Amino acid sequence: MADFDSASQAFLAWLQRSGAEISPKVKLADLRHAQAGRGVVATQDIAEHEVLFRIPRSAILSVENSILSTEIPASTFEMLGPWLSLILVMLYEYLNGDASNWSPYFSVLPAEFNTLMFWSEDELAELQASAVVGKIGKEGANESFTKGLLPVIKEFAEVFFAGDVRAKQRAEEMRDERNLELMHKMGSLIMAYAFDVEPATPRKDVDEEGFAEEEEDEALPKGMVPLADMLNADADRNNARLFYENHVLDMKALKPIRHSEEIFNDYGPLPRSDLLRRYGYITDNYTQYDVVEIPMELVEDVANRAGIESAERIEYLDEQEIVDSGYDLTASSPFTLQESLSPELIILIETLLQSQDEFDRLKSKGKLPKPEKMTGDAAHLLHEIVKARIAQYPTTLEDDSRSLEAAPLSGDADSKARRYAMAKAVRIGEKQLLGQAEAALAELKTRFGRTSKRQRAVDEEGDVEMGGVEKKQRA
Ligand SMILES: C[S@@+](CC[C@H](N)C(=O)[O-])C[C@H]1O[C@@H](n2cnc3c(N)ncnc32)[C@H](O)[C@@H]1O
Repeated sequence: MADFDSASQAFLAWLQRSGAEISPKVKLADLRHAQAGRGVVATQDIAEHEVLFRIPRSAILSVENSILSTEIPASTFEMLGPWLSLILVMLYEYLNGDASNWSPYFSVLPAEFNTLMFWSEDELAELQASAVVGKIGKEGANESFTKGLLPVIKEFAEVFFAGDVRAKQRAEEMRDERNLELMHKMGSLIMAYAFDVEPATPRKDVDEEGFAEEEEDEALPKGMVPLADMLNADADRNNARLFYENHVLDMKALKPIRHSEEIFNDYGPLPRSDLLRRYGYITDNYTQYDVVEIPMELVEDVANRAGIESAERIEYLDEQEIVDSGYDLTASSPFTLQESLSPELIILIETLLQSQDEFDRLKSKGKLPKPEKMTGDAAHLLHEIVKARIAQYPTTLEDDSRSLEAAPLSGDADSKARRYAMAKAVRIGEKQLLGQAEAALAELKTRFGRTSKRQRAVDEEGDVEMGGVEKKQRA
């Protein structure tokens, strides 16, 4: 407790020495009792738009601010890209220990993570058939470290380990397991803590008519913004945001905040699976953004088993940019197929089911079936696909609910039991969504049972139409 508090105090003192201004209406709080590490809490009522704290740009841990960027050519950082460049700089500053300007900052950053990158095989197995397991990217990251970072560290060993007679040897040792682990930790810190830092003066491009346009798509440099990254998040409980000014970054209240309320940032509308992957925690408030992926491979398998020849159709759909590695089934409340099914998945299924004549006509015009209405055959095939997806999970929703009830999400923040419970909650969410889709499709099939098979889904009230299916905004 004493270490934790003294690290917080030393960090705040360093930040103030670095020119930060912190409102007396907020404090850095110990939220370990709620498994939330540190967080920022209001100590008085705060009005909308009030500045909670102001961080000078010079205090950001970034490539631009680290002396490493004056010693290593800019072209090297350009070659590495924003992600690996920041990992390199963070490694350099971290390994510099007390000599680094950011040493008190590193003391409040975690050294252990609950993000999926650090889960063991048995813990990951608890996620069962969740598509998130395939998105962790540990091998890819290892490859970028060994092929991207290590050669740079070796080339600039004398800079990276300046003043150390063993510089060359230390650069070689960066290949060791524990140093690769350190690179993963820096990467995980960036994933859960870093901000995309808007430049002081946005780069403007002038178009033909002389109007300046902001380059919105350009990747912004990443930076670790002290204190701003001590804000936790809980979906729509977001009440503060970082504003990028010329010399400072201002964290401002987005709404009135009452005494003792926590100040929350916005990590985006992430499904719990992705929240676990990127941030290593989940809360019930994120259930509204849950997603289950229907893999393309499964669609093809089920279609092939139903005797549908898919190769030519898929080739055409690929040209039309409809083919993806998977399609999201998103949460909706109340659940409707209209809101939850991906329009691209409906287009895919409808195209697979067309007669050769229909398909040839469509292809000659460069068109696609409309996703707003679903045919009975499509409802049937989709139902089979959803049932096959459910079968990919080795336990049922009922099994999982019972076992989560027996060992609920609580207790020690770093325990295996907690990871098991979080994984169970994620797979339960996915199974619930699949169950809702399965029931809705079964119902739709029954309605179609009363009409001819290829008839469009329009009943008297028109309520089987897939009208206005818009893909939900995802992070
Ligand atoms: C940007 S940091 C926030 C500061 C962090 N609590 C700390 O002590 O360093 C993000 C991390 O905070 C934790 N976190 C954020 N929001 C949380 C919440 N609502 N409940 C539990 N943990 C949370 C997660 O570990 C996440 O990876």
